[in-house]
Amino acid sequence: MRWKIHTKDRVGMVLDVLNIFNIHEVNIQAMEVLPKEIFIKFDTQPRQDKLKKELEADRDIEFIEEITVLPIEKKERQLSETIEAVSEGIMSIDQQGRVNGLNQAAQNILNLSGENSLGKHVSKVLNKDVPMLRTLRTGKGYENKEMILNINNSQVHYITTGKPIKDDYGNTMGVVATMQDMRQVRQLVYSLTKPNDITFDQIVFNSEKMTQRVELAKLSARSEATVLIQGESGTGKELFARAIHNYSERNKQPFVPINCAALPHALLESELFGYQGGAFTGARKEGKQGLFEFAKGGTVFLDEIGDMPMHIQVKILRVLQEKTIRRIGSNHEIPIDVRVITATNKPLQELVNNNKFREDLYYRINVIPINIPPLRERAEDITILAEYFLDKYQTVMDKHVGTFSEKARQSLFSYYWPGNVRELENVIERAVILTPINEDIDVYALNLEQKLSEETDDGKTLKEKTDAFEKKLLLEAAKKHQTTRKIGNALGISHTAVRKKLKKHRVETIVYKNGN
Ligand SMILES: Nc1ncnc2c1ncn2[C@@H]1O[C@H](COP(=O)(O)OP(=O)(O)OP(=O)(O)O)[C@@H](O)[C@H]1O
Repeated sequence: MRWKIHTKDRVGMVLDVLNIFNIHEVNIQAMEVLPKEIFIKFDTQPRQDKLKKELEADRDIEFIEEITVLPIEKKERQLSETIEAVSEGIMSIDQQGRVNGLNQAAQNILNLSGENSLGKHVSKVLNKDVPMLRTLRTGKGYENKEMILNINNSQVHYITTGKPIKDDYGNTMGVVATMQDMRQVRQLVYSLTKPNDITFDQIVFNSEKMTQRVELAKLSARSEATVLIQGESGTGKELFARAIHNYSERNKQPFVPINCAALPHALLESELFGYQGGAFTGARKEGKQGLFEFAKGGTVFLDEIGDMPMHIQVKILRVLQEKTIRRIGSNHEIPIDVRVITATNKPLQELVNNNKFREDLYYRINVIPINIPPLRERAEDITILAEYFLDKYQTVMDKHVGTFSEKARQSLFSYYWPGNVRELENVIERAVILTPINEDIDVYALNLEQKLSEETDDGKTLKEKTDAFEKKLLLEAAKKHQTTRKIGNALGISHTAVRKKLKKHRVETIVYKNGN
């Protein structure tokens, strides 16, 4: 039973009310006092009317009202509902280290039930090394600590921040900690840093060669087989890998790319497989989850796999064969559920022949090979890609330019494109910047002839370099001379040889447009 007693505001009022309750031997459960209002929660009485009458007989008591909750109870309920509504886990302990609060999110993150935890010492519920206990001793809070604990036979991984609860004298009366599941944190970081909505619609092409590759990639997305995407730098390997992931049944789970060439070997290993606490000097005490574990249910994209050191190749083979990993420094096998897509711009078969890449791994990753041809071998894609990027950068820059001038189009065709689609994209982006509003893109804005003479692509074979040089000479001669015969004379070859070479480099239009 709860009453709100409206009184006059005088000294000793509360004592008088308590005396009357005392005379009637009523057990008071809770009491709150505000100016002119006393709120009392007490055990229900058989002779309540008598008690009420006696209180009302006091001339300083104005009237008594029955209520359903005390103001403090209302606040408490609002607070606990708020605590239950937030997505972060919240746990609190009292001065003795006993758990006195644990919301549903914390129970989920920690794999615990409130019933089995409340009232117990936190060292028994979690671990004796939890930072909450340090805060209880020192009165100092902590921020964003990564924790990996074994609770009820399963591993929990979360980030936690804790603060001491202090009384008016600065004594620590307890600690409250918030926690976030590590997987959610990573997914958040991941979704913020990399949009993962690449679909096959964003792969632009016109050529038969690319049509075949895209069809094969779509088929591969429907299976779980390992895909090996090979192609020169900038041909769109990562684009393909992302599109395959998004077309597959794993598309609601993470796509985790890792560039095997960009990380130092020691770091690559721990990034991929994680490590057990104390595995090496500098390792975090709690250990660390690797990307294979993090990608659970999703796809790991091993880019530049040709640069992967041999000792890690062995471990990747195990992942593919046994679908388990071992963290560095641990003997414990952790089952993993990921699909692996790999890519390289190195000739893997050659690396195998030279004992630089494991043969068994090569066959294991090469279940579905997708070879993306360089842009110069699919000239039919140049126009559609150039127009696609032209649209893209006009939108990005909010600037309207016209179309490509005829000469600009020709130079797009005749260029060698050592940097493939990435280079084409950069060239068009720069051209949109350089071209005045509403004017057509001219050959000067593309600046490709200049690029051709500056090109020092050392990764190219002799044949590729010779071809590029031949094409350059051919184009220079074609600019000066209008007929295949005159070009032939200038270059010291027959006019039929000129025709063949123009065809080979797909630049016939330059000469034939002039009426030859
Ligand atoms: N067919 C295509 N359609 C649209 N954009 C493309 C296409 N191919 C490549 N691109 C774009 O070109 C750029 C390079 O592509 P991507 O990074 O996928 O190439 P890569 O082969 O993985 O390169 P690297 O080997 O250097 O990592 C990206 O901006 C990508 O969006």
